[in-house]
Amino acid sequence: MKIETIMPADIARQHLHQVRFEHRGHHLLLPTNVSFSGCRRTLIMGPNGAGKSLLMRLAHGLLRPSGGHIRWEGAPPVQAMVFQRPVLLRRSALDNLTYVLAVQRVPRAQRKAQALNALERFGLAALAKRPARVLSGGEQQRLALARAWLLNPSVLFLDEPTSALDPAAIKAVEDAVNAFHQQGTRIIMTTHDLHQARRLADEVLFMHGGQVLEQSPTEHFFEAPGSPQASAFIRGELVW
Ligand SMILES: Nc1ncnc2c1ncn2[C@@H]1O[C@H](COP(=O)(O)OP(=O)(O)OP(=O)(O)O)[C@@H](O)[C@H]1O
Repeated sequence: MKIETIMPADIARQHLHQVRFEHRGHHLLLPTNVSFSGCRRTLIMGPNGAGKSLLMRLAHGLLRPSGGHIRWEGAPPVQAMVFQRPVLLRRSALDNLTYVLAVQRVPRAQRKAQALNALERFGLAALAKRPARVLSGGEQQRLALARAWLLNPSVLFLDEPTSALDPAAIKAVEDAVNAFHQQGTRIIMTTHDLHQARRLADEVLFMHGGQVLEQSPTEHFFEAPGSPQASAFIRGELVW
């Protein structure tokens, strides 16, 4: 199996219908209707505590909604998620990847070559033998992306993957996100970085106070934001 040649078929549309999330009487996500379709790059923006991660975890299936339902138009596609702080095994970078391939039942004889290929693609070939947990933040993030790459996901969720990284590492992660996009993966990603959203997003989903206030094409969002909160956020005046 040569991973680079696989293009996901048309990706099932995902609908969140009246999805809400409550915890101990707190309404953390108010009833929300959102759809994700095609292989768009959707960047979820909004101030701290707006509910961005919650929405993404609900969409990915890591959290169960308190109400409403999530529906796929067609078979649910393969999904992967990359977190702000990747959880890596206490093994070498290479072994973190061969492990994923073993779980996927890739024949043993093919695992090393595929893992090395992914390390190479994400600029980590020289670090193959290094313990994953001593890699720098940016290297760990790229390893998490390489691991996701091996799953060949149709939908990739990323929760603030660049928030703790320097500019060069941010660029490396953004290049990786674009590599996924170019192979036809739907991207759903949270960020606080307005410049990053301008660079990466096809559309922006803006949240505030547990509500989705807007889901617009990127240019539209920045030129004519649909709410006073979004305008204030773009001006850097909306703190929470
Ligand atoms: N699993 C959970 N159980 C209970 N409360 C939660 C859970 N996840 C998030 N929350 C709460 O929900 C609110 C929204 O959290 P969320 O992490 O979605 O915000 P966010 O928009 O991603 O913020 P930030 O930009 O600071 O990461 C917060 O008040 C948080 O404490």
